[in-house]
Amino acid sequence: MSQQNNLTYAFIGAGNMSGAIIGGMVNSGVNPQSIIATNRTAEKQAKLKAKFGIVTDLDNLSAIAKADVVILGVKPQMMADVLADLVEKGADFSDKLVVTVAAGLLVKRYTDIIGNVRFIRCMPNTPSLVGHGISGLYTGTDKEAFGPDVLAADKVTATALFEHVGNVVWLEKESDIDQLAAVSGSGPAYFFAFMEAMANKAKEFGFSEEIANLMVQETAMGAAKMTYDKENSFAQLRENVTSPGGSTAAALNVFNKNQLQNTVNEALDAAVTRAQEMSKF
Ligand SMILES: NC(=O)C1=CN([C@@H]2O[C@H](COP(=O)(O)OP(=O)(O)OC[C@H]3O[C@@H](n4cnc5c(N)ncnc54)[C@H](OP(=O)(O)O)[C@@H]3O)[C@@H](O)[C@H]2O)C=CC1
Ligand SMILES: O=C(O)[C@@H]1CCC=N1
Repeated sequence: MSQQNNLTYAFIGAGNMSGAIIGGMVNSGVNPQSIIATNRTAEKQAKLKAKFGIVTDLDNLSAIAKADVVILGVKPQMMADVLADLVEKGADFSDKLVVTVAAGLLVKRYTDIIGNVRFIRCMPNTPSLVGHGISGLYTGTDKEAFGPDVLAADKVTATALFEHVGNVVWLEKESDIDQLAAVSGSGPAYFFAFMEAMANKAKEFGFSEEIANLMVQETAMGAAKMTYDKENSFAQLRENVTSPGGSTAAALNVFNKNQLQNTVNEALDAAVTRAQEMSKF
């Protein structure tokens, strides 16, 4: 049994993102008894306990005390208060690896409050729940203070943790996290918005909600699966559907006329800008 299998994980804040990671971990075989989740209110925790058989605790301090890896999953604007409260109550992070999944906040923001601890910033996404997560990881551990061996061991731990729920991308610069967040962190929401819009139009055509949703779901799933065939680029796959002068071309012309690429560029730039603003919370 590898050392990773003996670790205890404490999730502070059991909302959408922590829930997706926890679900993905349990689905991929991590022992649910090694996962502790805390939350401000009891209901979400109770649901996670019922669904995945994990351990729950309403007290952040006692959950942290039991953990080897602490995952901070509260909203960025709440983070400083939550951490300050923990420090005031005597939380000891000195023998823990601390991982945050919050958008925006820089490593220094955390270490100014909890001290110079072993620290990793992660930008996950909710497809972690179904094993298709992308997690961007950046080590914020002070290399001078902790040394290369500790750093390397923590990288192994974090890689193993997030590979339970999908793919891991290690990032060189802290600012890369904001860009990865704009693509894969927020990305599921873009696809859901597009699916919502397609389903709405299908219903307007007169299809029942059930059929409209099914058409959109299967089309999205099938198209996504086809992209794994390395022989065809995204562009080639698009062209394979698009007969010259046909109906798909007519639809794509509308997207192009409305500047799809520019719209995507602007949207992702806006996400990066917002993450940079959030670093000040
Ligand atoms: N959602 C996503 O797709 C992604 C989110 N993230 C990051 O994940 C973090 C969480 O986001 P998300 O899961 O969407 O937000 P949620 O609001 O769903 O989850 C945050 C949770 O933290 C709980 N909480 C608040 N204060 C405390 C406290 N003092 N102690 C314990 N728990 C507390 C909240 O409880 P209650 O509801 O009872 O107040 C809530 O359940 C954010 O920092 C975000 O930037 C990163 C990538 C993707
Ligand atoms: O919207 C947010 O701020 C977070 C970051 C990526 C996804 N959700």
